[in-house]
Amino acid sequence: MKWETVIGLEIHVQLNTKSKIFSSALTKYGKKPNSQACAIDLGLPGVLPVLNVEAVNKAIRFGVAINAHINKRNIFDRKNYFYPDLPKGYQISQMDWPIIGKGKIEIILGNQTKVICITRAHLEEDAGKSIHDMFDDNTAIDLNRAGIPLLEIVSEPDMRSAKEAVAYTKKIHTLVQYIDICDGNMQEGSFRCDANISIRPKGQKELGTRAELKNINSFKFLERAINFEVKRQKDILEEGEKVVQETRLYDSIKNETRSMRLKEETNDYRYFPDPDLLPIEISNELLEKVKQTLPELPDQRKTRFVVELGLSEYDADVLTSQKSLADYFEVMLEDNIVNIKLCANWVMGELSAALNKHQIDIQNSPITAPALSLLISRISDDTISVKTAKDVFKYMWDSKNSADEIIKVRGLKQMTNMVEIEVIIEQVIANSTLQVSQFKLGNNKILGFFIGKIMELTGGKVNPKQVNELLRKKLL
Ligand SMILES: Nc1ncnc2c1ncn2[C@@H]1O[C@H](COP(=O)(O)OP(=O)(O)OP(=O)(O)O)[C@@H](O)[C@H]1O
Ligand SMILES: [Mg+2]
Ligand SMILES: [Mg+2]
Repeated sequence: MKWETVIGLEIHVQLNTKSKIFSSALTKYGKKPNSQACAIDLGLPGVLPVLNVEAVNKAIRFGVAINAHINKRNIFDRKNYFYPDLPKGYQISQMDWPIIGKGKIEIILGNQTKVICITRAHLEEDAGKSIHDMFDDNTAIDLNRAGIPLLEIVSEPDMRSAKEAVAYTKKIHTLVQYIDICDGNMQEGSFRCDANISIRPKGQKELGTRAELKNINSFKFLERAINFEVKRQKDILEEGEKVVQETRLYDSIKNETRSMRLKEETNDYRYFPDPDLLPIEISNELLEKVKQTLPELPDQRKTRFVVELGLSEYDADVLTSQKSLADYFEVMLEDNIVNIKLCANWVMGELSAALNKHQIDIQNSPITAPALSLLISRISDDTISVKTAKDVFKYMWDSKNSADEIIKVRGLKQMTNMVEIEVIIEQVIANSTLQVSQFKLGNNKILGFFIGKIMELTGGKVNPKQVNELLRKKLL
C-alpha cells in the first residue's frame, strides 16, 4: 500500500519579555530554582493576574508579519488539568478566541514553493519544570518558568514529509528572531515544537489517527522523530492493527518515540473563560503602530539581496536565514560594495565554517565584519592571493590583528615584480623537460604541475591568473 504522511505542528515560541505574562516576576534563564516565581505564578489564593502588554504586542507583531487575521477582541481561557508543575490546577491559555487567526507561511524546498496554512496562534503561560535528578528518589519543582509568555502557533495538517516540517519550523524560527519576539534559543527551550503525525492510504481524504510528539527542541531531532514515527505507524497499519491517539516522547539517544499518555480530548480540559482577566481589545491605532515598527522581514530582505545586490536565490536564502548573519554581511558591504559576491562567499564559506567549528555565534566572531571586509579588499586589489588570504584569515582569527598588519609582518604580499616571476617560471620550465614535452603533445592538465611548482617556489605569493598567462606564453 502507498501511504501518505500528514503532519501538523504546534510551535511554542517563548516571547522575550522582561517579566512574565501575568506577573512582574522576571523571566531570565538559568536562575536559581524558584527565585523568579511570585505568588501569582504559584496561584496562591487571593492573587489576581495582571496582563503584560508587551506579550500582547509581540503576539500582534507575529500576526502582522505573516499577514494573518488578528482577532481584535480575544479571550483568555482556563485549561484545567492536574500536573505537579502547574500549581493553579489550570493553565491560562486561549481556546475559542485566540489573538491570531488564520494565516499562511510559504516554504521553499528545492525549487518548489509550498504554502502551509496557520490555523491560529494563541497566547498562554508556560508551566513549571519537574526536576528528577537532584534529590535522590524525590522530584523537585522549579516554578521559574511558570508564567513565562508563550505564543503557540498551530498549523493546519498541511505538511507531507519531515523535510517540509523542518523547512516550516526553520522559517518561523528565523521570522520570530527577525521581529524580535523570541531569542530563538532552542537548547534553552525558548523555541520548541510538538509534531502531530498520522499516515493514510494515498488518495484517501480523511485523516488518519495522529500521535503527538512533545517538546522537540532541535531541527535534527524533529526530522528524525518524524521519520521514526512514520515508520512505526506504517508497520502498525500494515500488520492490520490500529494507531492509537496518544502523546509520545522522542528519545534522541535511542532515536525512537515512546508512549507517554493517551491524548486528552479538548473537552477533557473543561475550558472556560478566565473570570480574572478581561478580554484583550486591540485598537486600530495599536495595529497601525505595530505595522510601522516592523523591521524588514526575512523574505523581503532575501528579495532585496537578489534584486539589488545581484546574489543568487541560494546565497540570498542562506545569508538571510539568520538575522545576525545578514546583518554581518551588510556591515561588510559598507566598505566593500564592489565585492558583493566575494563577501558573500567568505561569510558563507570560511567564516561560517570557523564559527561552526568553534561553536561561536556570529555576534561574537573574533573577526569583525569590517576586518573581514578589509581582507577581501586585499584579495580584490591583488595584494594577496585567495590561497594566502585563507592563511591570513586563520592568523586574524587567532590574533585579532588586522589583515594589513599580518600581511606586512609576515611578508605575505604578492610578488608584483614581473621580472622576478618570469625568472622563476623559466627555472621551473628548464627543470621539467618531460612535463614540457607532455604539454606540447596536448596534455593541458599538466599545467597544474607547473603552477604547483611555481607556487611552491614563491610560497604562494604570486597571482595565479598572472602566472597562468605567463606560463602559457613561455611554454608555447
Ligand atoms: N490526523 C492528523 N494528523 C496529523 N496532524 C493532525 C491531525 N489532526 C490534527 N493535526 C494537527 O494537530 C495539531 C493540533 O493542535 P491543537 O493545538 O489544535 O490541539 P491539541 O494538540 O489537541 O491540543 P494541545 O494544545 O492541548 O496539545 C494541529 O497542528 C493540527 O494540524
Ligand atoms: Mg496546541
Ligand atoms: Mg497539541
